[in-house]
Amino acid sequence: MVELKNINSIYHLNNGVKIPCVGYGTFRTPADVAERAVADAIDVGYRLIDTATVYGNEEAVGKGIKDSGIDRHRLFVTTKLWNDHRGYQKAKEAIDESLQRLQMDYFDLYLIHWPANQKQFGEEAAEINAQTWRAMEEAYHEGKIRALGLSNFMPHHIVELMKTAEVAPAVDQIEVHPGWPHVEEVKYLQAHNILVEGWAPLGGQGAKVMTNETMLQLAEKYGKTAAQISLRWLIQRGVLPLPKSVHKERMVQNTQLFDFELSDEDMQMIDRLPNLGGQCADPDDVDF
Ligand SMILES: NC(=O)C1=CN([C@@H]2O[C@H](COP(=O)(O)OP(=O)(O)OC[C@H]3O[C@@H](n4cnc5c(N)ncnc54)[C@H](OP(=O)(O)O)[C@@H]3O)[C@@H](O)[C@H]2O)C=CC1
Ligand SMILES: O=C1CO[C@H](CO)[C@@H](O)[C@@H]1O
Repeated sequence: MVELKNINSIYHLNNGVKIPCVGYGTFRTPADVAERAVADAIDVGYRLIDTATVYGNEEAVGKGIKDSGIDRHRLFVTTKLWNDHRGYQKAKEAIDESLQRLQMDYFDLYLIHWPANQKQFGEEAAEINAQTWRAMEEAYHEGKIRALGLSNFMPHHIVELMKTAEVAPAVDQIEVHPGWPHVEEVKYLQAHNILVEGWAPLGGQGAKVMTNETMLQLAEKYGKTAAQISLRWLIQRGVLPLPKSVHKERMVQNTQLFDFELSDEDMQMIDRLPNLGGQCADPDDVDF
């Protein structure tokens, strides 16, 4: 068990690359806000920044990183390949285009945002994911990406990918928050030495996590906010949370997670919460 003291305590990915244990999310942060928000996030201490091509803010995120004045090598930057760039050739283009938009010459982590699925692609789904991965492996060997990963891949997608992959995925970013624990998937990923990143760790925009009665009671008990209880629950499960906020005081609040510990009983009480706004029921059923 790694001892975590603050948001920049590190995990080692399965290829040895170091990653901070809490990151900063940028979904729904519009481009005209993202530059300032990312600079603020870095100012309050975040070093892991999570964006994606589909968020439409890569360029602004890149500018915010430059504005922060922090050396690029002290940051951990993640972006993701969107669904319209699956396949070998398009994936190669997507990587270079994202590098340009973010104004950098490498990513610390690059993810396939969603698996090509059977519903949309039938028999070809696995081959499409394999070809996308092959392009990412080339970029990895060329030094454009320090670690390769997945997002919204369930164990069966990973089993399929591993039939052809030469580089094992280091990360899988999936939805994890109270009321959406993804128990079996987290167990599988951790058993296979794939770090789990939790998206929507506060339940996402407008979710019920932060107003849930049990969460509020626990907040009161520990002298914390429901947001902090939620993030701490992920951390104690070995899941790396990626909270998003455009408000500096909330950015700070979402880092103050290391001066308390949830008891086993309270962890289990959160484990048992009913669905509090889970968004991704089945990645094989989405058609975007
Ligand atoms: N791989 C994938 O498919 C996905 C990845 N992600 C990644 O995960 C990140 C986090 O997920 P996201 O959907 O943004 O949701 P989060 O669970 O991080 O919740 C964000 C919402 O909570 C609010 N908030 C943040 N901090 C607090 C606080 N301390 N108290 C009260 N409210 C708070 C924010 O509002 P405000 O900004 O106004 O403070 C925003 O409305 C994303 O930003 C993205 O990087 C997200 C979805 C899917
Ligand atoms: O990261 C995410 C948020 O935005 C996307 C679409 O708008 C989602 O599909 C995705 O999971």
